[in-house]
Amino acid sequence: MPAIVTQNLTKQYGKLEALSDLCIEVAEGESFCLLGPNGAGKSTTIGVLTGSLEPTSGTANVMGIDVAKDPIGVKKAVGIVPESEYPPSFLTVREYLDLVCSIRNVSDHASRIDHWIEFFDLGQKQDVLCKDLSKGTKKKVIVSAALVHEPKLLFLDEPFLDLDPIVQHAMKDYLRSYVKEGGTVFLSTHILEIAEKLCDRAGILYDGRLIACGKLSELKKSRESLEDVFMRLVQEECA
Ligand SMILES: Nc1ncnc2c1ncn2[C@@H]1O[C@H](COP(=O)(O)OP(=O)(O)OP(=O)(O)O)[C@@H](O)[C@H]1O
Repeated sequence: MPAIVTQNLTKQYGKLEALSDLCIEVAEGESFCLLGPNGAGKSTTIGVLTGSLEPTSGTANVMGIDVAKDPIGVKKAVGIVPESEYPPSFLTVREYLDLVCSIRNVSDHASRIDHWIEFFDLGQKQDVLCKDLSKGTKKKVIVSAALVHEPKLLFLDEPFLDLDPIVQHAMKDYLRSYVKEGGTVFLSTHILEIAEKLCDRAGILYDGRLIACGKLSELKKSRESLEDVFMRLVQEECA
């Protein structure tokens, strides 16, 4: 069973069609990136696939769950890093991660939390209120919260934004081994160099429509980089 299947998935905000008839499949153990210019519909896609936005029409099945019928069930089954979200201002880092562990039925809170605190070098910050963290540290906490219950599928919307190069490097290594061990990644990013290093396949959205989808090796002509592919396909659409 694929990890993600959508059929004619469409999302309108009033009269604006932000996502039109999206049909994609992402296999288990695959690393898929969704690319597109600003406003193309990437966050909307992730919002619909994670049960945060109700589709206007079409269907989306994630880990065997119909997202429109069971939006809460999807959130339990996956890890989500939304594009812009902060941890709660009134909890410390450790309290927040502990709360997430309780909600997600993690059996050994302390060791799971310790693992991510060490991974992101949050030791000095674990008892600090989230409101008093730097932007990048808040992002580390949000990513930790998405990973702490060891989900089999990750939805990552610009997860590298605000992270320093050392942390970005560690995250890339982690995601590579996560996929090697059978995890599935659905990534939206404007950092094409990271997408190129991490992903097997890419979909390119333009104005809510999927204008290309395939293995990176198939999308590239001769010696093109992913950036060249992106520029060529988007410019063809603009013409
Ligand atoms: N809540 C909303 N209400 C109305 N329009 C919205 C809403 N959210 C997004 N949109 C519109 O839907 C379109 C797609 O937005 P979306 O945020 O999905 O794009 P994106 O590809 O993630 O963009 P970016 O790369 O800038 O983050 C845009 O035209 C945006 O203005």
